[in-house]
Amino acid sequence: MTSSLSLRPITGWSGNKDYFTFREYDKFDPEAVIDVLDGKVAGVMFRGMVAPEVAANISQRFWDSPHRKVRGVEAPGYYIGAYTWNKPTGQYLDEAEEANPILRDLLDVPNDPMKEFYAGLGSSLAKRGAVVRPAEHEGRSAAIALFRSWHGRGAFALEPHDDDSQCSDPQMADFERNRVFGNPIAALNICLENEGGGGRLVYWNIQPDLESKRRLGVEYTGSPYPHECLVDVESKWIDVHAGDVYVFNGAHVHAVEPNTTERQTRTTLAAMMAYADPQNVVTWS
Ligand SMILES: O=C(O)CCC(=O)C(=O)O
Ligand SMILES: [Fe+2]
Repeated sequence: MTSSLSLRPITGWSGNKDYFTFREYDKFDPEAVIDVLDGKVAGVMFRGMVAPEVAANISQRFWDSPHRKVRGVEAPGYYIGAYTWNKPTGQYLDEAEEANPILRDLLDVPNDPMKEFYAGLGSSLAKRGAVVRPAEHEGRSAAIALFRSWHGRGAFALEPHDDDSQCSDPQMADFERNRVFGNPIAALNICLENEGGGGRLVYWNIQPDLESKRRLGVEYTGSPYPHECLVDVESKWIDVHAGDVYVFNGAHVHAVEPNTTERQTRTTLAAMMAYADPQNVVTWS
C-alpha cells in the first residue's frame, strides 16, 4: 500500500526554460538529436519525417505479424521486440537474439525510418569521432528496436515513469548499457499511427532524485510514479501524429495520454540511446 509519506511531491532536477522545451523541426536534423544526448535540450520533434505510406505500411506489418505479443500489467499493450525493463542480462540478450531477425524482417521496407535516423546520426557523430551502435555484452547485442501500442485503461495509456532508473538495475550491472547511467537517455520514438484524438506524450519538468525514487520504490524500475506526486510539477503535453519522430531525455518523468476512444490505436517504433563514453553512443530497447 502507498503511504502518505511516499506521496510527498517528487524532488529532483528541473531545467530552465531554454532547456525544457520540445524544439520543432519540419525535417530530420541529427545535430538536434546530439543536443538531446548532450543534455542541452529536453526534446526535439521532427514533424512528418516518415511519409504517410511508409508509416502505414510498417504499422500494418506490426498488426499482421504472428510475433506480436501482449505486455503485462506494468505497461499494458502489444509489442514486438525485446525490452530491458526489470530482467537479467542473459534473459534480455536471449530475447534480443530472438527478436532481432524478426525486427529486421519487419523493417525490410522501402525508406525504413530507423535506417535513415541512424545513418544521419552516425554521420553527425562521426564528425566528433564517435559512433552509434547497439550495446553489447560478451559479443552479443541489444535489441535494435521495439514496436509498441500502449493500451492502459486508467488516466494514462502508459503510466508516468522514467527511462534512466533501469540503467542502474543490478540485474544488468554487467551489460554495457550500465555505463550510460548518469548521462542523458535519448528516447527515440517514431509514430506509425495515432488516428483521432489523444495519445499525447505527457512530459514533466523533473528528473527525480535518488531519494524520491527510493521512497517510491522505483530506484531500479523508474515506474510507476503516482499521479498525485506530479500535480505541482510543470508539464508539457506534446501532440504526436503518424510520421512524427521525436527524441527526448527519458530521465524526466513522462507518460502517454489515452486515445479518446478505445478502438483507436497509437503505435510507435522505439529505441533508447546514450553516451557510454565520448566515442560510443550505445542503443538498446
Ligand atoms: O510512446 C511514447 O510516446 C513514449 C513511450 C515511452 O515512454 C517508453 O516506451 O518508455
Ligand atoms: Fe519512457
